[in-house]
Amino acid sequence: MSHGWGYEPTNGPDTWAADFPIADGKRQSPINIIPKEAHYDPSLKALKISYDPSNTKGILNNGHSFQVDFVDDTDSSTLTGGPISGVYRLRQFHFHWGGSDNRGSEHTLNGIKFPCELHLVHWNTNYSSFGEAAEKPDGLAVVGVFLKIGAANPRLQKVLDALDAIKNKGKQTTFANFDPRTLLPGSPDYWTYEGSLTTPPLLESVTWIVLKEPISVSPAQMAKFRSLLFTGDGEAPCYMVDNYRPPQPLKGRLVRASFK
Ligand SMILES: NCCOCCOCCNC(=O)c1ccc(S(N)(=O)=O)cc1
Ligand SMILES: [Zn+2]
Repeated sequence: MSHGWGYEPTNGPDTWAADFPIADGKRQSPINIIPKEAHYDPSLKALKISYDPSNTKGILNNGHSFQVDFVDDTDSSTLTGGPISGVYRLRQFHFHWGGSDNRGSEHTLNGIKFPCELHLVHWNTNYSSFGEAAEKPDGLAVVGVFLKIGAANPRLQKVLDALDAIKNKGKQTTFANFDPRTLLPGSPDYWTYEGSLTTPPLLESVTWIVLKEPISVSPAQMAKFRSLLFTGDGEAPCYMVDNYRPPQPLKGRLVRASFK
């Protein structure tokens, strides 16, 4: 029986190309962002983010990360502006993190890894569903936010308090009335480039929007992330840590900056 993809030596990022050859494609994510090599683009618009907390559907341990899912059958939680055209609906947000504070993010800045990275996943309403959009070159837009060690983040705590109920793969629980906007930093500055999903099926359908300013997370809060399990109930437990793909070749892509 072929074991599914994961982040262990036997099924981790270096093995994914066997089942997902696009892993060696021309617009893979994440990447290392070198601010000095980014191109300031004055035509880039400000991001317009409008989320309705009542769209919050639940929180799930999917065996690779945990995600907070949103009702996406109307335009009530959307991303517009920035580098994208049209209206993209919020589908879910999730995180990637390390086994210790010196690693965990997927994008890196001048080769620096952050302990954690938040991804807010949106799909283009020019298409009929997330699944259809995920197959299109302009189908998805993911906002990436770095988390750096500092003071405890009270807005993040509400999400972390739900993790005890979803310790194992496949567990989900109710989670309501959460506004992901509260997780965003004050600065509107971002880098943007054309990339992919950072996990299988690694589809090359993502316009990445990586915010320049990190948000804070405390060491105790990082320990909460690391208390989750990759494994299901009744399996030999394996802590959910280091669920990040390392940076991929830029292959000539331009990284644009919304700021000087
Ligand atoms: N035919 C249906 C196609 O849809 C498949 C899309 O993948 C489904 C599950 N994966 C995701 O939704 C998914 C979403 C975001 C990211 S990431 N880490 O790039 O933000 C990675 C993966
Ligand atoms: Zn992600």
